[in-house]
Amino acid sequence: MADDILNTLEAVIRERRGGDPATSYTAKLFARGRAKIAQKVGEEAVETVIAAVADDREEMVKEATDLVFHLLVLLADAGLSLDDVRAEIGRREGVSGIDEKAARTS
Ligand SMILES: N=c1c2ncn([C@@H]3O[C@H](COP(=O)(O)OP(=O)(O)OP(=O)(O)O)[C@@H](O)[C@H]3O)c2ncn1[C@@H]1O[C@H](COP(=O)(O)O)[C@@H](O)[C@H]1O
Repeated sequence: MADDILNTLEAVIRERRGGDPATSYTAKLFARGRAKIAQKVGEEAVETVIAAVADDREEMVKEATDLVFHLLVLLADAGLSLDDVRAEIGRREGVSGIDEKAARTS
């Protein structure tokens, strides 16, 4: 279910590209460019962290949602998609983060 919602949101975000910034927040973000979108991702990440440290679970959900939305816009701006992230998650499946770090050469 949640995955369906993410797919739908990703499709809406793609549709907004080149849209009217006066009527669409997503179109406005695309119009402002990669650096601004990336800045918003950073801001929403910090707001999520602040909510986590304050142990405000309700606020955490809201900020995490803002973060996911802006991250999807950033991925779309770069021509990337949730499928790219899914593929990377799949590549990492079953590989312990501890083992992966130990196997790094540098
Ligand atoms: N999921 C979201 C979503 N999450 C967060 N936001 C917006 O993200 C913004 C984040 O809040 P901020 O206070 O940081 O934003 P701001 O102050 O306006 O931004 P700046 O001035 O800093 O640039 C708010 O305007 C939220 O409404 C979202 N805007 C849109 N969506 C989805 O995208 C769809 C398309 O939206 P539009 O492109 O606006 O039609 C919507 O139907 C929703 O499904």
